[in-house]
Amino acid sequence: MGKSSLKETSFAMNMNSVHSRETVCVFGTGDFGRSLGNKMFQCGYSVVFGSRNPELSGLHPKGIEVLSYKEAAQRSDLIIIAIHREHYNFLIELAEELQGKILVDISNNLKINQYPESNAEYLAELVPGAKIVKAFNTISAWALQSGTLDASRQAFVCGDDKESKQRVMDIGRTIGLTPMDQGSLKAAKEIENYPLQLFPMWKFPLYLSAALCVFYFVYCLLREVIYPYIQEEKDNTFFLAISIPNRIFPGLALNLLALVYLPGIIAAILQLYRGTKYSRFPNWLDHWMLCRKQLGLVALAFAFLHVMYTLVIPIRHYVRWKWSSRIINQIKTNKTDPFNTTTAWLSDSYVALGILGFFLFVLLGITSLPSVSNTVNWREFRFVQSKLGYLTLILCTAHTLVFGGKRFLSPSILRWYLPSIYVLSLIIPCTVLVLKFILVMPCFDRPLTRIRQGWERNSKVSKKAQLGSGNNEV
Ligand SMILES: Cc1cc2nc3c(=O)[nH]c(=O)nc-3n(C[C@H](O)[C@H](O)[C@H](O)COP(=O)(O)OP(=O)(O)OC[C@H]3O[C@@H](n4cnc5c(N)ncnc54)[C@H](O)[C@@H]3O)c2cc1C
Ligand SMILES: NC(=O)C1=CN([C@@H]2O[C@H](COP(=O)(O)OP(=O)(O)OC[C@H]3O[C@@H](n4cnc5c(N)ncnc54)[C@H](OP(=O)(O)O)[C@@H]3O)[C@@H](O)[C@H]2O)C=CC1
Ligand code: HEM
Ligand SMILES: [Fe+3]
Repeated sequence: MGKSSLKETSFAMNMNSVHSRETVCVFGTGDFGRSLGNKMFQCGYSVVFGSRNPELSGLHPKGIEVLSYKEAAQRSDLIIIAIHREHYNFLIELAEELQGKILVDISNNLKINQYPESNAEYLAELVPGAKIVKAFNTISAWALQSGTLDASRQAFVCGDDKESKQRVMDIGRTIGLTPMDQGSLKAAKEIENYPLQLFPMWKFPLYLSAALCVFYFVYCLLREVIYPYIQEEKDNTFFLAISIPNRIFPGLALNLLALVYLPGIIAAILQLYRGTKYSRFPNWLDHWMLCRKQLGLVALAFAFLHVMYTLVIPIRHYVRWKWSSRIINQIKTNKTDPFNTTTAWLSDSYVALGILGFFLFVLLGITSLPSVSNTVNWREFRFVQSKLGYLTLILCTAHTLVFGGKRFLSPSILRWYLPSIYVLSLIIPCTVLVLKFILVMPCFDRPLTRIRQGWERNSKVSKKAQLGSGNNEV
């Protein structure tokens, strides 16, 4: 056996021997108590269960004892309470045995904010002499048992006593979790609400996309199907299959991409206006900032759909029929359309811009994968996400502008005074790019950079510093 692996085994033996000396007590032989207790046992801890009916509970590996709650409490100074909050009352009678011990509250509730205080704070009231740590409630018993911890490896931990928190985090690490210290016991409420939320950061992006989809669909239906049906007695209902989706998806991709960068602009304008970076953003802006990643990923998904719908354009019956009837027409009228280099240039460049924009878009998506974003430092991440992100927005906006070309301005594209949908798709991206262009001007960029480095227009500190340095710029 090689030298290094010899070292590894002795380290593991060491670790296990350290843990095998440490006894952990688990109250409750239910789903979670058993899965967590067995997992700790496998990782070298000696585990003792407390139960209402020690003699009845089977299903434990050899070497694990099941005692009454009172006896089990005396066997360890760290007790994991794998019991529903509704059944905590009996712990009051054990206050003496639990005095000074670490009690780990792992409970969840059925509803968000079900009780006025968190279960952990409730436990601290019931057993005031114990040190309470909140942990492991975001882990599922099944995942612990089956070892499929991938989704929920993160274990949020909080508590008022540092040392107790550390010991609980060590247990978390040993059983393969990634403990994240969330601070004092005050954080317990948020930690308990966490497993009850459903994709909290995805709500806004998904609701917004759904609303935009409906708007785009109705708008295109009006312009592309109903208008020709009424005005020209044409039946374009087949547009519903590809043409209309290939107006909706690119339009959403472009709009959502622009909405990823708009909050950063609003943040910058707010910081300039307030002359400080230290005042909190309004909640709606904070929440918008925090779900930009999800917005960006939804935008990328729509861009993918657009690219796929675009790839099938040449094989569509309608397109092939259009092309062939145009050729037949030219033969009949004995007139061929002269090759137009400008048109060739325009059509190739808008497609090329789309490809380049899409390439960077995918790059943004790749860098947001945790396994990738963990390998780059903050500056590199910002460079890709912010700098390349803006370049993506510029390319995709240019792609759409060139695609639209001169048709923009001609009144002929209006149908019931409604312009083509791509004109609407350009409003937010162009606004964002114009505002960004203004903000990068030195007259704005310089003060903004100073503000972001901590300078404040009305702070006494910076005034004193200025007076000290004789600089009277206020
Ligand atoms: C496909 C795709 C994937 C994406 N993945 C991610 C991702 O994984 N992670 C991610 O964060 N974004 C992601 N995004 C969103 C976007 O790329 C980043 O948020 C990017 O950093 C935004 O850059 P910005 O210049 O608009 O703003 P930022 O550079 O973020 O902010 C501009 C300025 O605003 C201020 N500011 C920013 N946030 C705050 C705040 N919360 N409180 C106070 N001040 C603040 C700072 O002073 C900052 O300098 C993704 C976008 C796409 C399209
Ligand atoms: N199941 C899971 O995946 C997860 C559960 N949790 C939390 O872990 C805790 C335990 O959950 P779980 O194991 O699923 O629940 P179970 O109902 O399966 O087990 C709870 C255990 O509590 C003990 N208990 C003590 N007093 C009572 C009482 N008066 N009535 C009923 N049971 C009592 C019982 O053990 P005994 O009979 O030995 O006394 C019982 O087996 C809960 O707070 C839950 O929110 C957190 C994350 C995930
Ligand atoms: C491989 C990349 C891409 C290719 C080949 C491509 C190609 C095309 C083509 C051929 C059209 C015209 C479709 C038609 O005639 O109906 C088009 C339109 C459009 N594209 Fe792309 N595109 C790409 C990427 C993107 C991306 C990444 C975005 C935005 C984020 C985008 C946004 C748009 C928009 C808004 C339109 C106008 C749709 C309309 O309203 O008609 N494209 N693209
Ligand atoms: Fe249960």
